[in-house]
Amino acid sequence: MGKSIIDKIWEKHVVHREEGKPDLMYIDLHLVHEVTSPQAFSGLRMKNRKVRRPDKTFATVDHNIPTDNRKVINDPVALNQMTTLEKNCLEFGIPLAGLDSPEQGIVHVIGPELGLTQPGMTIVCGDSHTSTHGAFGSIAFGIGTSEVEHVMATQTLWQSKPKTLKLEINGELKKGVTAKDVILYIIAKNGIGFGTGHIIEYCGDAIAKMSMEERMTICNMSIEGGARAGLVSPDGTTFAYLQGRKYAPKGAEFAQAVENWKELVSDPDAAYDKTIQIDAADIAPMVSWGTNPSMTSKVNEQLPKLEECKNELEQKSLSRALDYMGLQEGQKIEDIQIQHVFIGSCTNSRLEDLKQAAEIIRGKKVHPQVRALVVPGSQQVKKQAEAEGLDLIFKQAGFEWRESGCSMCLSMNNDIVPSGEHCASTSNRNFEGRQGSGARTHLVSPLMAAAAALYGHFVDVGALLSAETVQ
Ligand SMILES: CC(C)[C@H](C(=O)O)[C@@H](O)C(=O)O
Ligand code: SF4
Repeated sequence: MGKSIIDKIWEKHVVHREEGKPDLMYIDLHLVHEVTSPQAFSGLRMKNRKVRRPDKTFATVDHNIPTDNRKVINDPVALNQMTTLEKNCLEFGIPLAGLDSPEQGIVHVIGPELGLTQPGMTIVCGDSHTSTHGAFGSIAFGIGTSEVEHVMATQTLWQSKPKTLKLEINGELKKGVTAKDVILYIIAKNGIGFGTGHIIEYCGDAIAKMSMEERMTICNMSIEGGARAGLVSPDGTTFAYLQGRKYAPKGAEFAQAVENWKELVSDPDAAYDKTIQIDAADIAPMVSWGTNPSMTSKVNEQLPKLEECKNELEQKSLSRALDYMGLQEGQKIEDIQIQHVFIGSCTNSRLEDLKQAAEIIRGKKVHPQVRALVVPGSQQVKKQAEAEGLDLIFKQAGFEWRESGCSMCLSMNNDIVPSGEHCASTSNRNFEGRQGSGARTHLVSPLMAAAAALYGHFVDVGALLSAETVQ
């Protein structure tokens, strides 16, 4: 029986294995941010321990920094966490992309961008969306604060090997359908628990055709389907993306690395614990209307009705979600009115995402009832976007153009959606209160968010783009 890429990477990283215990795994890259690291550093200090491999550790600030005026930080908690991270990195010798660094950004945007994230690695971070890095053919997952301390002290982690899930997507995506719609569709169809206990390998010709940015969007939300991690086998697209990046191997070393990375593919007869097949042609532009990412429908559909629920539990959860969201059963998705638009987060804040949104926005104006924000994922994304004039397109349309950070993805900073208001958001979580107490989040692609900003409600972006091509 052959091996999957997941088995291959896992086996290579087992340092110690004992019957009935989790494996002790070697960790190649440890990413750190301000929210989940303070206790870990305190733990080290108390036990008088060092960080074992500061050269395999990299830190940045992203969650609670302001994205409007970075010079003034009013929130004492944010200020404290940032200065604490700075002090800790200095004391323990860890490289830090701090607030004034041109490399600062959301941890899951800068890892790939700097070439820190590479195929075949084990990557961890005290953050659930570490799964993003799996797009490069690495096993990447979020860990808790006590595990952060363990990795800092030993560069290893105790982990039971998850099961494997092959998720194959073949066929052509329709116009207006993006990677975000693909992952929202997968979660809507299979539920928020379909990946529980598994690492997903995304494959098939629809994935092979995708850019690294698109693959990152898909892997990012693996966790929203319950999975431990998600990955894509590295290929020519991966190698081309990595070439020339700051921390990627250079020259002959790069060529040698590519030779090694090419071996990171699943054997044709590899066994998986579970398999799911998706036809790309079935996917449409998606909009979440509820309070978990599986409560999502195609833009041209209507919200479900209570009488259609399979059982009482489902009915209760639908009723509660509709109530929180202030929506009616059976209502048309296109009729949902939007007051806020957020283009950003580790799911969709890379240059390609901003370009897509800008194409829709160009020469148009944000609807008067809408407040719209673009928050680039990193300082590098911001700089590249500005070099291409994207900032002007957004600003002229009436968008706010911000500094990089997690921003409105979660209510840990100044960017909050007021209670009862609706936000079309390119982020990954729509739980109650995620964007602010009482805030109503709709998860969408950058294309859909851009269209919602212009119209004040959701529209079929596929039809919109087709109409624009015809003109
Ligand atoms: C703050 C952090 C621990 C959290 C996570 O782990 O995902 C955050 O990034 C999120 O998206 O909710
Ligand atoms: S952008 Fe959102 S999902 Fe991503 S790390 Fe930040 S808070 Fe978490």
